[in-house]
Amino acid sequence: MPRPQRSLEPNRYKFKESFVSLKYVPRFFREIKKVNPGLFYINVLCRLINAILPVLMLWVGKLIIDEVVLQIAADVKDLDRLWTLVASEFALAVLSDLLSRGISLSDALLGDQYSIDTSVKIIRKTSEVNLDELEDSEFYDKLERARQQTTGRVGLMSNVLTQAEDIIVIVSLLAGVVAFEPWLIILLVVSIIPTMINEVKFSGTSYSLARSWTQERRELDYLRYAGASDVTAKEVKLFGLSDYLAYRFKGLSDQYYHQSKKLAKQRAGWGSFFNVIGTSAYYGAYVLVIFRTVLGAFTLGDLTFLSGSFNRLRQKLQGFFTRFTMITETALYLQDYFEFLDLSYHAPESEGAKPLPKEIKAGFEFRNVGFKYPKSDKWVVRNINFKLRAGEKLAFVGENGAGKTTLIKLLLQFYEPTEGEILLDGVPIKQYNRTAYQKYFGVIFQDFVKFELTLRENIAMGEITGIADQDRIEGAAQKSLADQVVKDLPFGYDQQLGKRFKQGKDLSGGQWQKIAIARAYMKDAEVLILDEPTSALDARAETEAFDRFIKLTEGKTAVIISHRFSTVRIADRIMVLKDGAVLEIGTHEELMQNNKLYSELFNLQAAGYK
Ligand SMILES: Nc1ncnc2c1ncn2[C@@H]1O[C@H](COP(=O)(O)OP(=O)(O)OP(=O)(O)O)[C@@H](O)[C@H]1O
Repeated sequence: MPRPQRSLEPNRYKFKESFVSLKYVPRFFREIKKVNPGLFYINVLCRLINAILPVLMLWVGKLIIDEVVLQIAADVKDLDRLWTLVASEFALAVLSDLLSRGISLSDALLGDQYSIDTSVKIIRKTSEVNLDELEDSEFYDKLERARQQTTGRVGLMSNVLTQAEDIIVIVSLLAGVVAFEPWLIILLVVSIIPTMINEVKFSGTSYSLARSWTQERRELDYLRYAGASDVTAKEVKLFGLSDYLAYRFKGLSDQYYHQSKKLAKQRAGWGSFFNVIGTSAYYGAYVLVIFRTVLGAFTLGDLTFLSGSFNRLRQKLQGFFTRFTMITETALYLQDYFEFLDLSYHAPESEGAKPLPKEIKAGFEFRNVGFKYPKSDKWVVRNINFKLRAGEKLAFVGENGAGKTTLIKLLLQFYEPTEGEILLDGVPIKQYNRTAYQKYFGVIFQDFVKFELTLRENIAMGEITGIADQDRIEGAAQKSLADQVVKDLPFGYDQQLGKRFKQGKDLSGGQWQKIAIARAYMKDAEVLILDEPTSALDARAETEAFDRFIKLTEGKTAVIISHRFSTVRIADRIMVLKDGAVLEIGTHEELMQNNKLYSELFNLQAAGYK
């Protein structure tokens, strides 16, 4: 199938829109100040002092030259004043150097602290997001835009502060120039207008290009990961996929490169042209000042002061406009970041949210539940009616895609049913506070996360508040048989897992599963859900794990999903799903007598084991 064509021209962000994004700058500074107020004020103070140094240094330079000329002409040389002036210029130069270093240092430190702060905020915000939004590609684009440009945002701080500093420099230099020769201002304006036009012309284009490519950049990241990561390495090597993935990556990157190149060439071309105009204006001013000096209107010192000031002014003004474009462009990313933080994802908690029952009395009931995933027209499950009684162990079986995991997601309120309702002790579950409700459950998903952290952390993830409680962690490990894994590891519970980090140790699929099951035991949950938790265990370990599970969770409500019928049969009741509907429900014996899908599949598997 041909891949969809991408639009070649990004939407242009207009200069005016760039201005609008500046409204986030004050909030940005409030956040930076909050991160480290002392350092922030030191930075601002250093910049203020640094801003008046250029004009002072130029002025002292002028006085030195005038003094030298005076002393050349004098019969009796008195060099005291000259040395004082040279010493002052030296002191100013040292001060300027020290201040610049102080500014760079505090910029870097503040930047580091601020990027830690933003990363933490992004992680926290992501955790608030509902599962359906997490599975939405638009959400990922927003997240991507918020996450990227962290360094850009830090650069923004330095740029804005430098901008403020430069305004002071410009005003002070302007005052000096106007005092001598007001006409020079006209030439200055002429020299600076071309730069301004250039910046306005290209403002926002790089951002619009980057923005319109957010999704493709995610694709590029993914291709880079798929082509070069330990997780995919086995299959990439075995199937010889590396060339294909590199080809996909290169094809997409080349398109981006061509668009950026076009933009960069236009920018450079126009930039050079406008610069020539600006340089001509500067030399016009220079000629004017030389002319007036030769005629005796200005001293030699005035000449150096004026040409130095004029040159500095031009550089500073050019820098001002270029930086302004940079600021507005980065501020657009800032807008993405703040918009992401301001997203309100939590569905409003229902008013007067009912308190959860201390213990489950009747149990859960699915009443005529039907569900379609967001942005999909397909009914994944429909007309689902069943009860999960308090203290009961209920097993779900059914072919791949029958809807077993989806029912669990609905039970956990990750999604709301499209039709029908789910009740707990007769009350619709959406009337309970969702966060409190979800705390009721201990769940191990079939695609549970293998955190590349220590073994202790991996178990404690089931109830992270218990991370310091060694007895509890060991108890959970014993129950899930993970203690057998621990005893073979050199660092025991402190063993780093996974291959990514130093001294990390990767585990087999079954060993990881034992650790994941320990997570469920960490939490003294009212309801336990095991979604194919033993698929990687060997037959003996699986039987043992399930026998233990049934014994250790006596009186607790549990749902078990498994494709192994030897496991399923120990449940109190079994529900068979087919094509999103309940085909049969009952005890093992009842279903065997029923002579439908369950007995057929059970006999099929049993025959395989004979
Ligand atoms: N996030 C999703 N968005 C859209 N469709 C989904 C999503 N997750 C699952 N589906 C679809 O819902 C159907 C049921 O999936 P579900 O994961 O509930 O099946 P299952 O019975 O648990 O399968 P398995 O035994 O393979 O784990 C499948 O057709 C699947 O493609």
